[in-house]
Amino acid sequence: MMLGGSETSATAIEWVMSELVRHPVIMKKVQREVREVFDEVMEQKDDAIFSGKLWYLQMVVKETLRLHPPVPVLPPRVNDEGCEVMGYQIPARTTVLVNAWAIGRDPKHWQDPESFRPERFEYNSVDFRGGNFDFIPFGGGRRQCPGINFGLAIVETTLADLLYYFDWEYKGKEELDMTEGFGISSRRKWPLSLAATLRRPLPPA
Ligand code: HEM
Repeated sequence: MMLGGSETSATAIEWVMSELVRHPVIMKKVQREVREVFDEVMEQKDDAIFSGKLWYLQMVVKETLRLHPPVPVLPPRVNDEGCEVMGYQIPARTTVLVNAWAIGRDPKHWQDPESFRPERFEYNSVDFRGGNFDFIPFGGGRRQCPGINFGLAIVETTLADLLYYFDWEYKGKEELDMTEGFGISSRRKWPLSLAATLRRPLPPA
C-alpha cells in the first residue's frame, strides 16, 4: 500500500514539475503564491496561515492529474449482473477497464483538452473526490483511492517546498520530451532532469 501510494505521489510531482518548466508564466504565478504565503508564515511564526491558502498550487495539481493521472487505467472490475451503459450491453461477468487518462482528455467534457491551463478550475466545481465521473485520477465509487487526502498532502507540501526554496530550469537543447513510459503507473519515459537555483535560505537541518 505504501509503495503504491509513494509511487503515485512521486509520479504526480514529476509531472507537475515537467508542466511547470514548460509553462514559465504559470511557474512564476505559482511560485509567487507559494513564496507570499510561506514568507507570511515565517514572519508571523504561525502555521495556521498556511492552511487552505495555496489555491493556485491546488489548481496546478488538479490540471496535472487531469492530463497525467498516475494510474491511467483503473484496476479491472467484473460486474455481477448484466447492464447497459450508454447504449452498450455489458453481459454479466465482463471485465471492465476504465481509461481515466482518456476521460481527462475527452473534448466532450474538457475545452481545449490538450492544453495545460490550471485556470480552467477557477470557476469550475469539477473535483476528483468521486462526484464527477469526467475527472477520476483517484478512481470513483466504493473502491476509490482511500489515500486521497494523504496523497494530496504529500504532493502539495513537497511541491510547495521545491517551489519556495528553488527556481527551476530545464537546460536541455531540445524541447522537454513529455513521452509517458509503459507500466501500471504512468511515469515519464525519461526521468526529469532540471537545474535548481537556491532562492531562499534553507532551514537548519
Ligand atoms: C497522487 C497520489 C495518488 C493517486 C493519483 C492515487 C490513485 C489511485 C487510484 C486511481 C486507485 C484505484 C481506484 C479504483 O480502483 O477505482 C487507487 C487505489 C488505492 N490507493 Fe491510491 N492514489 C494515490 C495515493 C495513495 C496513497 C498515498 C495511499 C496510501 C498511503 C493510497 C492507497 C491506495 C489503496 C490502498 C488503494 C486500493 C483501494 C481498493 O482497492 O479498495 N493511494 N489509488
